[in-house]
Amino acid sequence: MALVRNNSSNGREPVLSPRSLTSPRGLTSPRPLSVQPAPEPVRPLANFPPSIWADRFISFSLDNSELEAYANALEEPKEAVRSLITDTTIDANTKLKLVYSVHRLGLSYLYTDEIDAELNKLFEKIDLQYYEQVDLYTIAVQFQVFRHHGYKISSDVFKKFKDSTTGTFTDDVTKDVKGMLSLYESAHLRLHGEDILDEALAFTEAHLKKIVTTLEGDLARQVNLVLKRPFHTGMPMVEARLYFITHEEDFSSHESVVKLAKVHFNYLQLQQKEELRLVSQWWKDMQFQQSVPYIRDRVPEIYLWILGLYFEPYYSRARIIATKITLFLVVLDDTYDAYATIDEIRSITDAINRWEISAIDQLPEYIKPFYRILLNEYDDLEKEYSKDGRAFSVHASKQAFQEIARGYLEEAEWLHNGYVATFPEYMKNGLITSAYNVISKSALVGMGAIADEEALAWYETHPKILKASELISRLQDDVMTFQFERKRGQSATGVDAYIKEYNVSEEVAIQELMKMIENAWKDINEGCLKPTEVSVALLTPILNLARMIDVVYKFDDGFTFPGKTLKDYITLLFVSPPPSLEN
Ligand SMILES: CC(C)=CCC/C(C)=C/CC/C(C)=C/COP(=O)(O)OP(=O)(O)O
Ligand SMILES: [Mg+2]
Ligand SMILES: [Mg+2]
Ligand SMILES: [Mg+2]
Repeated sequence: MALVRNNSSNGREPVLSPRSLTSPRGLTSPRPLSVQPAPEPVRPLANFPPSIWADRFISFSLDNSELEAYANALEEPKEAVRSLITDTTIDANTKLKLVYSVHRLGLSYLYTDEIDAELNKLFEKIDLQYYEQVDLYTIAVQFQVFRHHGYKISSDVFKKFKDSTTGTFTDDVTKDVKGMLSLYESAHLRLHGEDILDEALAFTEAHLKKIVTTLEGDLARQVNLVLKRPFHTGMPMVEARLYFITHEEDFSSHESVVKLAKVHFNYLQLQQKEELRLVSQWWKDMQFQQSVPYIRDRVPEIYLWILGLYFEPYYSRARIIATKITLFLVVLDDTYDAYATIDEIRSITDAINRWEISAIDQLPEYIKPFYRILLNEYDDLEKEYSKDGRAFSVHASKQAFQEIARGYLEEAEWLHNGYVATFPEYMKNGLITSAYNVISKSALVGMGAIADEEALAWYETHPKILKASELISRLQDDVMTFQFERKRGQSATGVDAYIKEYNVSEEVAIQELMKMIENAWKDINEGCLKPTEVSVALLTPILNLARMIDVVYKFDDGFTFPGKTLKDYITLLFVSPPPSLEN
């Protein structure tokens, strides 16, 4: 770790240090020899690992006729699947399994109304007696279908699998691997007070772990995958690809579903590779690598993050906008945490609050290009969206960006003063620095008509589901990044604030924060139940933001060190060929 710091304080004091160690490359302007260069301050450098992708995605070249051919090829199977979903001759169980597979394959957005109409009918007719007669797998799949689509089916459907004398799940359950697997998936949809699902989660997880090495074939693959990450906390695009590969038996009898899924994957991959090319080219053209070489260079990773929010083809523009703004956040966060001095941080925050190009003069040289690009991008967005009366969404994103800069400054001031915040104080600021308010508002900009002023007003009420997603982001990040950050002298993390507030060990603090995360997931699950406060299209990105935190931070700091999960996901989605249409 190249932490260059002053013993007497927290590394923000301007003291002399060798220029070669600390100055941003290529940014010193030539000076006359007679003038002494200003002493270079101590900087809390992090030596982040470089990008693992370099320019790899820039060379992609989209063949529009190929994209069009896939779009045309989608039509026939799409209509065939619609007919299946609405077919009145299909029995309820088969229908629900079909809807389950369609959802897991990432196709339900094509049939929102039809699926809702079908589920409405089936949910009205739900007969708890029926669940007394059927097996665990069938019940768990039906439970998931209803909950995935916001129907509050009771978790009592699982009661019969518990032994009334011991109060635990029966031995029979442990013999039914498929049933256990589905119960494990179901348990992640739990709400507050659903003790049976809390128990089911612990029980199935322990048993699945015990037997996984004894399994073979698809079942072994399914259990291995679910133990790593259940569908509900995964990235929808990736989960769809994995489901297609490992759960063929669920949907292979419906030829149209297989065909639709294949064409859909091919179509989406082309579109997404083009989007990734576009943002990669933009990043290169803006020369961030030259002006701010100390930051984490993570364009494909951030694009993946945003793709995690929504993958529907019609959100293409929205993804590009949200990716650029999130990349700005990476620049800002790393500048504040791993480069700037406290005086520079104050001046950058002030300039971002002023938001006018004349403020550029007060900034250190290295951040001037960023500031100019930031203002230009937002200006362009404002012009673009003023035309159809949507500039309000650009303004909201900008305000949230200013707010996070102030939040980052607050952390830096704490650090500068050697102050560890109280836990409530930390969390108040931490929900802001979770970045999920800025990202979710920026995600609205390109979403079109559904993200109207009413939707934004709902966001402005800081609804429970958004708070929960922010909390998950803030605390899961803290749990996985605090050690690396501490080594660089940063102490503004939830872990440190919790330890100080409650005088507990690090281990206990982490356990408690993980409990808070678990509870926040229950808030999210409740917020997705009907009647929802806003449309599902507006809620889903918030749910998906929480999911992306699990993807990136479940096992380690997958963003700073993106060589594991994120590399695998990027490879799967943008490098490996999608399923072939031939067989
Ligand atoms: C906080 C969080 C998980 C945000 C997710 C949203 C996001 C992609 C924000 C951009 C900045 C970023 C990658 C922060 C995470 O790193 P970090 O650990 O350096 O963030 P920190 O300085 O806020 O702890
Ligand atoms: Mg940081
Ligand atoms: Mg930070
Ligand atoms: Mg962190």
